Amino acid sequence: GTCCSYRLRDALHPLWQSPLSVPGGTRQSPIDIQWRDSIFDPYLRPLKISYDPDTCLHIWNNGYSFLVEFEDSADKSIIMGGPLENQYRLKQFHFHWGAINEWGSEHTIDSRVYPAELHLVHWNAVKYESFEDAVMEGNGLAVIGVFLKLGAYHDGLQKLVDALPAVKHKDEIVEFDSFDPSCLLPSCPDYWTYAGSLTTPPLTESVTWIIKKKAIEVDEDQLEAFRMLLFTSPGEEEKRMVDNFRPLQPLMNRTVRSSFQ
Ligand SMILES: CC[C@H](C)CCC(=O)Nc1ccc(S(N)(=O)=O)cc1
Ligand SMILES: [Zn+2]
Repeated sequence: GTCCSYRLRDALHPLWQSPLSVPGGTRQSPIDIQWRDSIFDPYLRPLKISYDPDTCLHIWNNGYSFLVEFEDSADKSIIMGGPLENQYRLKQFHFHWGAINEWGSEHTIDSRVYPAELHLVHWNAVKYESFEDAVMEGNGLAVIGVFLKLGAYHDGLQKLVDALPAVKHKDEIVEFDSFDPSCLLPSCPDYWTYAGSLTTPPLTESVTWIIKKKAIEVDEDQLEAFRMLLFTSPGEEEKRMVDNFRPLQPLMNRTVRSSFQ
C-alpha cells in the first residue's frame, strides 16, 4: 500500500539511524515554502519579542548541534503575538548547517537552500508546566527560524563563534552569560507561519513554525567556525559536525500563511 511504501521511502538517515518521519505523521518539518502558495493573513499580528540577556545560561554541544540554553522558570525571555494565542518562553537556540555554503538550512524558500538556519525554541508556559510536557502538545512549542546567508561579518554572532572551541566535542558545555539573541534577528518583521514538528527525534508534531522572510548575513570565517565542531566525544574518531539538517518533508494538508502581502 502507499503508506508502507511512503515509510519505506524514508530511508534511514545516517545522522539519526531512525525513520525520518514519524509513521502516520501529517505535519512534519522542515518543508519547502512556496512563496506564491502562501496565503496573506491580515489577522496575523506583529510578533512581540522580549529577551532578557541575564537569562542566558550556557552553551553546549549535544551531539546534533550546539545549543545556547536559557533560564525558563519565569516569564523573562518571551515571545507573543504573531500566530500565537499564548506567551511562549525561550528555552534554547541552535543552528543547522552544511559542509559547504551550497546547502545547510532545513526549510527552503521556493527550493532555495541557505548555508545555515537558526532556530529559537520557545514553549507555551501558559498552558503547560514544563518544556518536556509542552513538547508533546500540538500548541506546545513555537520555533522562530532565521536563515543565514554568506555576506558581511555579523558582530552579534561573533561572541557565539568565539565560544565554539570550548564545546568542540559532544557533551562539552561552557558557561555563557549575558547574550541577547534578538541581535540575531533581521529587522524586517515579515514571516511565514505553519503547523509542523521538531526536525530531530522525537519529531513530535508540537511546533508552530515562524520563518523569517529576511536572512541575516554572516561571513565565511563565521560559518567555518560552525564546521569545526564535532559530532564525536573526546577520544573517539573525529567526525565533523556538518550537514545536521533533516530532509524536506511533504506539505500534506497544510497551508503556509504570510504576515505580509
Ligand atoms: C523529550 C523530548 C526532549 C525534551 C526534546 C529536546 C528538544 O528540545 N528537542 C528539539 C528541540 C528543537 C528542535 S528543532 N530543530 O528546532 O525542530 C528539535 C528537537
Ligand atoms: Zn533546529
